[in-house]
Amino acid sequence: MTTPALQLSGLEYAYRRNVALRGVSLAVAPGEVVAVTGASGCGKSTLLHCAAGILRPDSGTVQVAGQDLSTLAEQDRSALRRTSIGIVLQFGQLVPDLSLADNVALPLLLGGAKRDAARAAAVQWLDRVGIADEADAVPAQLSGGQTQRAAIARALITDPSVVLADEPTGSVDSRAGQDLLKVLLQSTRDRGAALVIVTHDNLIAASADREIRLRDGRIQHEVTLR
Ligand SMILES: Nc1ncnc2c1ncn2[C@@H]1O[C@H](COP(=O)(O)OP(=O)(O)OP(=O)(O)O)[C@@H](O)[C@H]1O
Repeated sequence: MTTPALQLSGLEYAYRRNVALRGVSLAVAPGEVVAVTGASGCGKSTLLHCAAGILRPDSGTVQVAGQDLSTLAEQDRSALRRTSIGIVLQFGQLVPDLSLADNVALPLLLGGAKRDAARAAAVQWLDRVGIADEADAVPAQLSGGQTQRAAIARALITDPSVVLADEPTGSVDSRAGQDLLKVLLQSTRDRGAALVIVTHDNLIAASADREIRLRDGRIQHEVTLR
């Protein structure tokens, strides 16, 4: 079997006494799309944040391309997160004072790329997600759908092997949501990246290869869709 792009093993996490994850294991293959669903509060975002290395699990491990995040030194962990994991959150979380091109270029600049090269790559990505004309606009001048397209471009610009999306279409109407989903699926599938999408939306879940349903911090069931 090929090494999973992302492997979560026995993840447990509690916010003080509020237990959010009670032993979740999941392996996602390169190129696979997994939807994580379940009722509000079941632990979906916590799972995603542990996978992204934003939260450190109380126990269990997160492996990205075979590397265990917890055993890496801080600097190596940051580098692995920056280069191998792309994150898209519900409201894009763009930097308000920066243009779209600068927002999208940011992961490359943080990795030490030259400004001109990073900006050129950012403009290419903005074109790929259909908003090249907005390269010099700041986020407040854009619609929710455009902001999310930029967030997708920013997540993918480093060519990550794992893309994690938390309700990426949750802030836009259903038509814009479908368009965004297409952009996200296409840009991850094209590159063979693994995609994990947290969603409440059945249509989005139905576009995945597999659906993992959480309940009370555990996997309640799992359905292979294609
Ligand atoms: N920062 C926090 N402090 C304390 N408890 C938290 C915090 N974040 C989440 N929780 C709790 O952890 C549990 C899991 O929350 P989580 O946000 O992971 O669920 P979710 O399935 O993503 O919910 P939603 O669909 O509403 O976003 C819930 O009981 C929630 O109240």
